[in-house]
Amino acid sequence: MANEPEHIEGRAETAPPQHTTLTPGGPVTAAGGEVTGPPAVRIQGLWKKFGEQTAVHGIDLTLPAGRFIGLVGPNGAGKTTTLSMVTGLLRPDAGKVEIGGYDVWQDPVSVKSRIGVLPEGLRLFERLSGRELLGYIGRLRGLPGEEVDKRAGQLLDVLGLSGAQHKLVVDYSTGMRKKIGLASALLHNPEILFLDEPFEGVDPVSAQTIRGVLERYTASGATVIFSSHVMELVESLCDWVAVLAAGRIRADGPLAEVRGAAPSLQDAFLELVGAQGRGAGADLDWLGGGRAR
Ligand SMILES: Nc1ncnc2c1ncn2[C@@H]1O[C@H](COP(=O)(O)OP(=O)(O)OP(=O)(O)O)[C@@H](O)[C@H]1O
Repeated sequence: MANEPEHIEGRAETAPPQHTTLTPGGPVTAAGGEVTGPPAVRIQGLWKKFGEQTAVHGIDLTLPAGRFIGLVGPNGAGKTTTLSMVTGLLRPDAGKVEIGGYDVWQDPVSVKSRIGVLPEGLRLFERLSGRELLGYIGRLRGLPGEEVDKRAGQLLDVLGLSGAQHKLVVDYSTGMRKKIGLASALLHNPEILFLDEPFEGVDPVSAQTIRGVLERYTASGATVIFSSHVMELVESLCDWVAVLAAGRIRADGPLAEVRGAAPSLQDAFLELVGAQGRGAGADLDWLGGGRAR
């Protein structure tokens, strides 16, 4: 078990990190294409309790820059709680998170200008149209109006939302909300994109579109960190994986390393979270609507 949490100190004066080599628009890429500089995310001793329940148990985790990273775990594993703390949406009980070398709680402006976030339960400005939402968010991010309009138009087009751009967000479907949320998170061209279950409620055609956008984004050296339960998806998209169960990291590293000798990530995952051999429904001897009652 990890050590007991030490309490977070009060917010210190903003100080530039000592070792950052990230540049606006993405991490530094060396001649060989290798991404240099600080990791995308460094988490040390992260804890979160809700009442008596510990949701996140002293996590230590380093996620490299320039990768497509999957954070996987069963329901209630602590993925959303972890992502919320990492992106500055939820204050941890203890621990430290750095993004690109900047402390999330001591230097939130530097961090937030470098990241894009698609949070769980996406709260959007419902009474704006999709187009207005992007216009508003782009200007909040400090982009010039013309640039915002150009990028908004392109994102709406690529994500298949052009036809619904003047519709109020409150009238968007679940999948359309994910897509407009993704467009909002990408608009300022962040270095690191955090996505909580980006493919949940998204149809296969839209999922393919989102994949294409994310693959293009990471090809430039940017980092995607997303949570998912869908192992096939993680296996086909990610080159780095972290497995979380009961608030603890069970494995992390390059996909091939985490998968090990298992035939698939799904098998490796079931073994890591201790779910193998659990008889699905073995105790439900009453269940079987097709049989005589
Ligand atoms: N605001 C809250 N108040 C109380 N308990 C919470 C709160 N948020 C999360 N929890 C608890 O913390 C644990 C981790 O939840 P979390 O939402 O982080 O898991 P998750 O891995 O994202 O799950 P899922 O895959 O089902 O979305 C769960 O047991 C959950 O009930």
